[in-house]
Amino acid sequence: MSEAPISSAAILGSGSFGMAMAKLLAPKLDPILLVGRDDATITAINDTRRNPHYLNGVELSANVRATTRLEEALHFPLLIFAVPSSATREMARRLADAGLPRETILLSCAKGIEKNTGDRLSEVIREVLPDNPIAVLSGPNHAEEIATDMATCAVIGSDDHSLAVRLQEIFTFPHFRSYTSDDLAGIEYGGAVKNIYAIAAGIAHGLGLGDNAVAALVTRALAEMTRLGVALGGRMETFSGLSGVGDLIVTCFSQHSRNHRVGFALGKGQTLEEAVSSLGMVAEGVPNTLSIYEAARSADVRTPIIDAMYGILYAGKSAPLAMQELLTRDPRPEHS
Ligand SMILES: NC(=O)C1=CN([C@@H]2O[C@H](COP(=O)(O)OP(=O)(O)OC[C@H]3O[C@@H](n4cnc5c(N)ncnc54)[C@H](O)[C@@H]3O)[C@@H](O)[C@H]2O)C=CC1
Ligand SMILES: O=C(CO)COP(=O)(O)O
Repeated sequence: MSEAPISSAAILGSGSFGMAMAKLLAPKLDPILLVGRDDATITAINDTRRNPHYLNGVELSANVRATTRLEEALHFPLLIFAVPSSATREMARRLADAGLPRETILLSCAKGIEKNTGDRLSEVIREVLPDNPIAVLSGPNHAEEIATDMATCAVIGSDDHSLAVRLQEIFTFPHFRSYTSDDLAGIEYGGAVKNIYAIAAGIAHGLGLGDNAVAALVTRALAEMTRLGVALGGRMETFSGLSGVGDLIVTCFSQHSRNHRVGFALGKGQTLEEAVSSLGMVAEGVPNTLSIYEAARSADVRTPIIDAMYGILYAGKSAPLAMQELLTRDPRPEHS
């Protein structure tokens, strides 16, 4: 792999996280290309430096240019995937068809696993673009806070340590600290599974269950996430890191979490369709509940919280009943 300095980047996806990445990286990378799919939005970003639909209060600097033409991204050394998980394979295929150079670095930031295959997103990208260097970025990273220069940390995972270190150098700012890891499975499963627990916490808040109940739920969610994630190939310590408990905490308690907002609306009695359509943004926990429920069954792992969420989202179970059933399961030791 070429060790040339990474001085510019293209960001695929001009929604909340794409905007946040453009804002974060603009002081260090020049130029930055923001690739979206809606002509009117792209024109508005170039004319006003703002996205009328996502993080509208955030002004991008002059070195960020937006386009709908994915081919323009082929000339950049680093491509940052900031589209929903459901769009990752399509995006990788379009890049492959367009002749993406094999040395282009691909950084996956979406949090989910692929719906029909159960594959992690770095695996999806690797399958379509087998020769490109690949890394993932995850952690407690709400776009709204990153885009307004509020402090946080992230973990950058890659099988190639030198690539992780090169990306760490880029993702280092006074308000943004990054760590490296080689546990892609742990990072990606943590990022996907926490979305489901954020919906669960939102439901608990919406039902008015109280702070004790939500803390208990999130604690048991961490145990479940670790048990499942290890069975699927992640390392235990990763789930107590930024992409595990770090992201779990922020999405279960932050006002910014879209998954939490969907759960809160469900707890208040809205249907899933109402909750998702009033959100108007991606809530990965909705498709993730289906795909991770299936992955847990294939791996034969006990996942009572994910099962409860599957019941609410996909099997017509009422939220109060599912929460009651969680509490009244057979007694067991805390650690087993
Ligand atoms: N918003 C956040 O705070 C964070 C989001 N993420 C992850 O980043 C990913 C993207 O999330 P957001 O930007 O927040 O979502 P969003 O709903 O704000 O924006 C999604 C963007 O992707 C575009 N898009 C959707 N389907 C597409 C397709 N098939 N092809 C091309 N573009 C498509 C949409 O037009 C929109 O611009 C998700 O996996 C999310 O979990 C990760 C960290 C934080
Ligand atoms: O992953 C996130 C923050 O780290 C974003 O979570 P939501 O998709 O629930 O908003």
